[in-house]
Amino acid sequence: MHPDPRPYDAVLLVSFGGPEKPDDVVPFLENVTRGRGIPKERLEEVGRHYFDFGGRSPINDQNRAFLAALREDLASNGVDLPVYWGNRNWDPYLADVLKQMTADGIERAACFVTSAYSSYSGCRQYRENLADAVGGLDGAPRLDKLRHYFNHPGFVDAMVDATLAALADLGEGGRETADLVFVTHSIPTAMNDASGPEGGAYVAQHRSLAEEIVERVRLETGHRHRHELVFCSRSGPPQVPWLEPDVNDHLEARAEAGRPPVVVVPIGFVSDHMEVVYDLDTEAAATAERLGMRFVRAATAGVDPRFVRVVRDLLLERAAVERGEDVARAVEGSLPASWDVCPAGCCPNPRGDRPALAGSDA
Ligand SMILES: CC1=C(CCC(=O)O)c2cc3nc(cc4[nH]c(cc5[nH]c(cc1n2)c(C)c5CCC(=O)O)c(CCC(=O)O)c4C)C(CCC(=O)O)=C3C
Ligand SMILES: [Fe+2]
Repeated sequence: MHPDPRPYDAVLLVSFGGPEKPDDVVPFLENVTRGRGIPKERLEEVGRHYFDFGGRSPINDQNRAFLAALREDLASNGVDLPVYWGNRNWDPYLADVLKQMTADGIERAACFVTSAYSSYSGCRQYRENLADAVGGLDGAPRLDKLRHYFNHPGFVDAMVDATLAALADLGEGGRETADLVFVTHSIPTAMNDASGPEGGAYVAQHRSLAEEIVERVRLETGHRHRHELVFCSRSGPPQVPWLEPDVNDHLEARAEAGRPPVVVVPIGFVSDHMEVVYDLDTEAAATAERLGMRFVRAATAGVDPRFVRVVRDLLLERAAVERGEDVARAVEGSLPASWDVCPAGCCPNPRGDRPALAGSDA
């Protein structure tokens, strides 16, 4: 049977964007931080991370690879829809891709955001960006956002196998005593408290995925590993509380508790973003080395075919919902499948209300 994507006639990959050459770094950082009160010292530090990597973030290349894999997955499975890509902070900008989609006569697109969790930064801010991008465009397509996928089997399975592979890399005598250190992007504690329909969704969703990985690893290996959810990439003024502990502080504490080998699992990042290659592979790896701890970083989902397929599954699931059909929603772990349409007021903008698409308050 041919899968039915109606009423959708396009898919839009929505991402963050990153610089591609040294001259891009400062304007990119200005785009990201406009009006957000990030201290100048923090900006200079983050700018150095990008310059150390030749002024090029890995994120756009990761998205190009994901796009190619997604087009292949859809075409191979009889889903004949164009796939577009637009970013919040760098070329190709969402405003430009929406112009193109409008010119191409697209009427209704399903949006897949490269952030798996609920928070203002990872969800509503993208919905605001979509509203900005269609603003003033005559005949722009209707945009729906596909549900959060932190607990979709395609993402979970990819992260379970990445964790098992990293444990295997430690070999005999490391593997069994290793800690699993789950890492995600820190956000202000107030942003976490306000995330999702009832608050606290950002941390709750990460904990649910971390627990699921720990249990699936136990089923595979017979070991229930010690584990922790920790954070990286804190920014903002020092007096504003952000989620802790920082991954480096956590490693220090574990060194005092006996220096176990660590497998760092970047569940907060769907591919090798700058936070992964700098904050984890460079900085946290150096911390572990200084402390004399073995350190292996698990792979991100990237272009794992099971993760690429999540887009197709969610597209077809949502298409069926929009046609009024009953659907079974694939999900793993302790939390139910997320809502299709964000409830009014969820993940509020800390700087005040702005128009946002794809929610019940749209
Ligand atoms: C939750 C979350 C995600 C995950 C969800 C998602 O993917 O969206 C994410 C992703 C990313 N964040 C990124 C880069 C940056 N984030 C910054 C600043 C901030 N991030 C925040 C949160 C998040 N950020 C917050 C609350 C701030 C404070 C300022 C503000 O309220 O906006 C800054 C400013 C400098 C700094 O202080 O770090 C930069 C450069 C990149 C690109 C990486 C690359 O180039 O590969 C990506 C994928
Ligand atoms: Fe960020």
